[in-house]
Amino acid sequence: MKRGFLNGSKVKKNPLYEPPPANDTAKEAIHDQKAPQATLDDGKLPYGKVENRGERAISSKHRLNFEGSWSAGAPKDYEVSKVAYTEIDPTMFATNPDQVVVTTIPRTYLDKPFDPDGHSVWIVLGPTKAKVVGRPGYLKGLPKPSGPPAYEVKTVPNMGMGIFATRDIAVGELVFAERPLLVAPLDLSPMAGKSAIKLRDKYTPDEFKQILMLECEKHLDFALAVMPPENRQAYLALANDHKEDGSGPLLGILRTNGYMIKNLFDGPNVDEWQSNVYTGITNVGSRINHSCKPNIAHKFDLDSFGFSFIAKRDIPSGEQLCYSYCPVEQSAADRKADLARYGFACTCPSCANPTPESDKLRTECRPKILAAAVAVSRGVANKAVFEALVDLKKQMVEEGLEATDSYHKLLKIIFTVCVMLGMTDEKSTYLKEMKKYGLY
Ligand SMILES: C[S@@+](CC[C@H](N)C(=O)[O-])C[C@H]1O[C@@H](n2cnc3c(N)ncnc32)[C@H](O)[C@@H]1O
Repeated sequence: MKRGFLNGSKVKKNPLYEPPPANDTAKEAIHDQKAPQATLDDGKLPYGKVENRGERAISSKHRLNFEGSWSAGAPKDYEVSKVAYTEIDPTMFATNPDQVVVTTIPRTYLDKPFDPDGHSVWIVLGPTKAKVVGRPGYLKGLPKPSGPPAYEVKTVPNMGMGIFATRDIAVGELVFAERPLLVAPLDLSPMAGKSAIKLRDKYTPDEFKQILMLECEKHLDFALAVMPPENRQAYLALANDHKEDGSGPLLGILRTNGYMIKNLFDGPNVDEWQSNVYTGITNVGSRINHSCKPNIAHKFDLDSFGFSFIAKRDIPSGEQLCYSYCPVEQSAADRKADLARYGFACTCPSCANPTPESDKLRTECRPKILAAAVAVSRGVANKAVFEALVDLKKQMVEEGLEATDSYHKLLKIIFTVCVMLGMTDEKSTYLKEMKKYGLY
C-alpha cells in the first residue's frame, strides 16, 4: 500500500492554489460517494480490537489539555517525541513544508468576540495555510440556509445520535453550513516528523502505526488546548468507534468523524493516493449517519473555510439525513466489507434484505450509463433507447440512488435523447428535473 510518508518533502516551493483539473469533476463526484468519513484510517490504520498494541500512554509532561488516565498504543520502549507546535505570530506563515503548525481560522483575538460563524483549529503543514489565507476570496462568511431551520439532532436506536429533517427539504437546498471544529492532515505520518524514517527501520509496520497514532494524539491534545472552549466540548462529545485499536481518545474521535476535504491539500496538486489532503470534523455534520440510500452530501468551501450540507433529493419532514460512508454502486457484500472498519452493520433495506436485483442494479448502473453516454454522443437515439433509460432511472429511484453522480448523468442523457428525438413534452419534463437537481 503506497502511502506518502513524509509527503510534505515533495511539496514544491511557493505553491499557488490550484483547483482540481476540470476533467476531474466526474471522478470527484464519484469519490464523494466513497468513504468521505473516517478518512484517517482509510483501511490503513488498525481498527477493531488490537491485542498487544503496547498501551503506551502520553505522559503528563507531553500533555497540555487533559488530566485523568487514558492510554494509546505504541511499543513500551517508545519515547514520545518533543515537537514545537504552533506559529508564534498568527500573521506569519511557516515556509518549511515539513513543519507541522497548529493554527486557528479565522484567527482569534484576546480582546475581540469570537467570529459568529465559528473558528476552526487547523493542524497544517508548512506553507498550506498561506495559500488559503492568501486567496482573493478569503475570508467569506458561511452561506446561510433560506427558510426556517430544517434539522434536529436526536438519538437513533442502535446508531447513537443522528440528524433528522424537521420540515420538507427540497433537493439542492442548503440544509446547514458550519466551520469545522478541527482540520487535520489525512496522512498522519508528517506528525511523526523526520524521525518517522528511522522509526520505520526500528519497529515493525504494526508498531510503527501505533507510534504514528500516539504522535498524532499529542498534536490533537495541543489542538484541543487552543480550541474555543465550546468547540472543545463539542469535539469531546462526538462518537468514538476506535477505543481498542491503539488510537488515543482524540484520534479515535477524528477517525470516527472526519470528512475528507479534497480541495484542501499540501503542495500544488492532490497526489495519486490523496494522501496530501485534509480531513475535517464538524459539530453537526459529524452526527450524520450512514445509509446506502443517501439523501445529503457535503462540500467544503475554501473562501469561507466551511462545509455546506446539501440535500441530494427531496427529503420529507421526519426522515433521517444520511450519506454513504462507502461507494453505493457495489453489491451488498462489498458494502458490508467496506463498512467493517466503522464497526457497524448497515440495516438499510438493501443491506438488511439484499437481493440479486439490487446488487445487479447497483453494480451495473454506472457502466450502463457510461455506455449509453457514448452511444448517444455517437448519435444512437431511438424510442427503445429512451424507454430503457427511463426504466433504469425508475429502478435507480426505487433503489434510492438519486444522490449519485450516475443518476445525474442519466438525467442528462435522457434529456439529450428527448432533444434528439424531438420529444417536446418529455424534454420539458426532464429539463425541469435537471433544474431541480441543479444540473441545468
Ligand atoms: C460520524 S458518526 C455518526 C454520528 C453518530 N451516530 C453519533 O452518535 O455521533 C459515525 C458512527 O455512527 C454510527 N453509525 C453511523 N451510521 C450507522 C448506521 N447506519 N448503523 C449503525 N450505526 C451507525 C457508527 O458507530 C459510526 O462509526
